Amino acid sequence: MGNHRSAIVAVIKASAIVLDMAPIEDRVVRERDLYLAVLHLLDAVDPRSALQDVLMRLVELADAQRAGLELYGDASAGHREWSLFHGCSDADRDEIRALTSRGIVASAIAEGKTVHTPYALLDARFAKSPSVKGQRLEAVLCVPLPGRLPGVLYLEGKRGAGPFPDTLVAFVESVVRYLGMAAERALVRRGGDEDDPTRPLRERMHLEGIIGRSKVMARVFEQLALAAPLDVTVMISGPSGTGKTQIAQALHANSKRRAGPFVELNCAAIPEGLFESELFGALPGAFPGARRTVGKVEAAEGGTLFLDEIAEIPLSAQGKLLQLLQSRQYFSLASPKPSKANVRLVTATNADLEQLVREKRFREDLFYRINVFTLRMPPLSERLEDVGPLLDALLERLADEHGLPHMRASPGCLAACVAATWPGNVRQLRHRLESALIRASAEAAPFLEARHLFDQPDQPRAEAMLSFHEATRIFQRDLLHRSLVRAGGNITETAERLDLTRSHIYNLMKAFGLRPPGHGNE
Ligand SMILES: Nc1ncnc2c1ncn2[C@@H]1O[C@H](COP(=O)(O)OP(=O)(O)OP(=O)(O)O)[C@@H](O)[C@H]1O
Repeated sequence: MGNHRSAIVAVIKASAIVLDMAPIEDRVVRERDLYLAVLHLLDAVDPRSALQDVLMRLVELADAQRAGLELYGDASAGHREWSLFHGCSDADRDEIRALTSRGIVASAIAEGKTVHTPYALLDARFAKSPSVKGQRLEAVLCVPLPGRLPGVLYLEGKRGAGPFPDTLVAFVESVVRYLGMAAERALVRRGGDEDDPTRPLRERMHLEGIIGRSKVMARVFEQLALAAPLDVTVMISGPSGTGKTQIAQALHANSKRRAGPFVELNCAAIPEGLFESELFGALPGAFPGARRTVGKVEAAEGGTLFLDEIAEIPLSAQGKLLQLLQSRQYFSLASPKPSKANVRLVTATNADLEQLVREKRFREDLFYRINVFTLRMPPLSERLEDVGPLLDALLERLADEHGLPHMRASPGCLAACVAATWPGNVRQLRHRLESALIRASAEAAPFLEARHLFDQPDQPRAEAMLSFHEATRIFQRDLLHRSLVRAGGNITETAERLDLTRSHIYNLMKAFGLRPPGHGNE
């Protein structure tokens, strides 16, 4: 970690120097975000897209034309193992590859030397490159990657812009150390994502559309896998907006009843007087003007009946629901004879039903009847690792829904979202992203930034203008929290992952107010 730390210090120092190069406010934010993007590489769930993000930011910061990153199996033979580019056509890529994997440039890279030319056109080392002549290339910077596999970062200046400043070259050289490490990880992960604990469950169940790859979500899916094939009544508990409805749908989609209907009734949305006819249906004349209405129980025949917000069911209807569960029969309004029902009941609540039972607002016998198998949906604060994947996937869905451009969240935006509190959980995050995406698209912003989400007058938290130290602190807290969660709260494992001592981990946990997962971190 000593090496990491000194390299991070070097990045900060170099970034402070680079600050002298462009209009100040803009550059401070870009510098900070690039720094966070580089730190994010250390723990990125998806190193490839994290690297892509860093490349884009480097190009922007250096006001360059394009960038590339390559790892070689055998540099002298030009065997490419892995590559990533920004701002390049296919032909550009071939050119860059030819330039960096052969000749004098390749040998300099192999010796660990940076190659920087202010005018490639006049430089003998680049004489054989057709793109140098064709495109009249000027500044080219090739920085070798340290690490197990040889590789190079390539940065090409804009025509007429002149050489890259020395301060920028120094900055890029310090950033490259992390690019090398992250590129190797991306290479290792190319075949799949072994870090996703939900993957085996996703492979054997229908869980499409449910985003999340945390251990906590994997546990939810394990419970779901147990309950879904049985015909038992399931109660899904958990705070609002955590995805209880989605889990109810998944229970149905993975049950023997999947070919039957999935019928949902939100108990909070039905006026008390209409509840019974809504649930059980009515015959003509049941009440003045009544026609024959099909109740939800009948509509769900052969399938699943999902009663959302079950705590809101009126006491008068609770007895009838109990009767349905006990006898599998029910009476439609004004019907003299019972009807048979073949439905599986799934309920959801964000209320404390036991408390309601104590207060005699919910029938105890019904409580036990619906509480055969309970599935708890955790709040977002217990699965902060899911915030990144949620941002990526929700932004993509929202862009498709509204016909807006596809946009990724900046690392600063991710850090702010992880640090924010989301009492409305995924629903609130989705809504906030929706309006932020519309705003960012109107500005033609290249990334969704924290200010798009948090700088609105009605938003309680204004995170956009986080200071460098605040943003770094948020990142460190998040990194530590995620590592603790991944290690299941095991301090030794967390210390090993982060290359810190156990006592350092304890001190950081104390400083950040973190407790091991499962002990109520907030
Ligand atoms: N893991 C997830 N992946 C993708 N979308 C999610 C996820 N969790 C929740 N959502 C989205 O968030 C919104 C709220 O989810 P849902 O209605 O399932 O929550 P809920 O727990 O049933 O809320 P409530 O208690 O208020 O009824 C929906 O738009 C849903 O698609």
